[in-house]
Amino acid sequence: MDLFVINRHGDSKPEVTAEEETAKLATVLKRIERKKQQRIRQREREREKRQTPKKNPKQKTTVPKRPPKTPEADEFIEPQPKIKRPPDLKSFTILGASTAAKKPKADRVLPQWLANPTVISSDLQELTCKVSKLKELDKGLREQLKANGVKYLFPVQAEVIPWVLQSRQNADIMFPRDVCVSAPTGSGKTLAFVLPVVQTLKQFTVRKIRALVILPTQDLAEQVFKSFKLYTQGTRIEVGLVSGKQMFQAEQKQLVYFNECFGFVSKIDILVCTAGRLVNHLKSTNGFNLQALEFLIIDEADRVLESVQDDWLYHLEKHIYTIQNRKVLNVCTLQRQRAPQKLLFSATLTQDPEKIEKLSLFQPKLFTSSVVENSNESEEKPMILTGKYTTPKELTEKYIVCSKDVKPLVLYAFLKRENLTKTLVFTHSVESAHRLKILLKSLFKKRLKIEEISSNLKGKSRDEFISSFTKGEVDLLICTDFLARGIDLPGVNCVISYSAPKYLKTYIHRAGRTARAGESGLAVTLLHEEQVPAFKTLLKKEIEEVEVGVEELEGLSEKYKKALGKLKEAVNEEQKVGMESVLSKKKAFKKLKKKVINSVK
Ligand SMILES: Nc1ncnc2c1ncn2[C@@H]1O[C@H](COP(=O)(O)OP(=O)(O)OP(=O)(O)O)[C@@H](O)[C@H]1O
Repeated sequence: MDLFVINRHGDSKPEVTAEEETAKLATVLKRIERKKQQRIRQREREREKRQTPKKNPKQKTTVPKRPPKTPEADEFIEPQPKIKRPPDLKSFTILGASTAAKKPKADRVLPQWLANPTVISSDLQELTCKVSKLKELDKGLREQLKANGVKYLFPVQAEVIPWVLQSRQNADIMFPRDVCVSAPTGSGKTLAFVLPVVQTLKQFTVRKIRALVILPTQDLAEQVFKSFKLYTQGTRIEVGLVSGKQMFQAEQKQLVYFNECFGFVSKIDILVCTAGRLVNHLKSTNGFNLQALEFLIIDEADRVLESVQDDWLYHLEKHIYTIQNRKVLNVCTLQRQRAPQKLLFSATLTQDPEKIEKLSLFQPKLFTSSVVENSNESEEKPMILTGKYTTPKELTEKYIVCSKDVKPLVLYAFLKRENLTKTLVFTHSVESAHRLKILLKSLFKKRLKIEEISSNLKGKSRDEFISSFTKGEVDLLICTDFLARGIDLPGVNCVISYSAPKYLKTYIHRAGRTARAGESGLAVTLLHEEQVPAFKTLLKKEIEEVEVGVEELEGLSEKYKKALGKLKEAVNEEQKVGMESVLSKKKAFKKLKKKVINSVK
């Protein structure tokens, strides 16, 4: 019976006396007062800081040392009145008593599949897997690869393609395991899923959507769609794209048609889409059916999983697992219940089991190139731990420290000195990209062709700018982070982060637009003095600092002043034009309203 006794505070002796209660209350009040004083002092310090004039950045500043702890500072830390426990109750939790004892820190235990990955080499210089020797791939695909100039497979392809194909061999009896792949930017992840999917779907004769590929943006969806198109040439496999670039009705026509005999029939086998557009079709396209899905591929998986766009995962799951025929033990019913094999890809794949849990992966298999070896010498075999993300080996990383007011000038001086072309410059906002373009254009005059590209730009002009940048007709493309992920622009020489990246993932993806497919590339980040420590902590490694000296900037001050003047004029002009167009639209609307009212009368 003792086991079921709840020991309540107060049940057995030590009763809290009125004095103890008041003492406790006094401590709490003192603590609140102390916090208040701390906040006031902090605010005063910040105000003082703001009021003191800025020092020359070159001048060394001495950081004031923290004053040693005075008894005054400690005066509020009073010992709490402890409730005495009778010796026989020590092992019991007394409700209401202070639980001051610290809990021991729990070790992070990864699930088996995360702790035992297959390690992929990130070396793209010494390739060993010849396409002609990869017997798991069928002849048609091997020939297609050769025709596209691919002689050797990259490490991620050499590991993942045979594994996925093998996992499909007994797919009718055993569910194939799901796959997660984390490999650096530009290491060839796209072909690692395109080839096994195409080869597997070749065996099916009835047309149904059997592979669904989800991507975070329109441009990426189009890129992957083109890859599938290339490798399905000469087969009966049809690929579709729904990303919002086309009108909704046009997309619907591309997906299904109605047949008197069979009802709704799918027109495609593989569907490449963005999450938002997928949900629209799940809700509104008659006959859109994903119940024969064999593959669910999520590229840039961490980004797609972060996106809560229309709650895509909920709608997709609901659609896949809805059983129209409710007769249990019917073969059709059982078959419909089968989950598709999920393939997740990213250069920054989340290793947070909680996030991945959302996808209910089935016995997942992890392929990763970001590993750290446990250098504990006492252990016989070094343990391999999945580490943070890796950058391509061919990438050179540097940073420049400059003050805010001369940042565009420093960028100009650096670009001029290094004679850089085919360079991407990342800014944090559309306005910032626009202003930087105007400034650089008036600084460089006609020596460099500079364009800006942002999500504000509509599809066609965006494609045009991207294509002329790829051809080398545009030297400098100023952009926002919408271009940071996944886009494959061949031959980018340099990536400049004009605005410092806030997150490591942002940095990795921006920098990953260069040094792709084994080519070399340079990533430069412009930082203000106070951003340097945080940036170094973010990268967790030392990178080289490049100097742009004062003497380089001095001769440019007049030019810079003129460029700033031109920028002001241009911005004012744009604002005027914008206002005028808003006013004229308002006028037109008023006129229309009057007309409608009159016609009703
Ligand atoms: N085996 C190969 N041999 C030569 N080039 C290849 C090979 N595989 C892929 N490539 C090329 O490498 C480039 C990068 O490939 P891909 O876009 O698949 O990289 P990724 O790993 O998906 O990059 P990101 O993480 O940035 O999306 C592409 O231009 C592609 O054509």
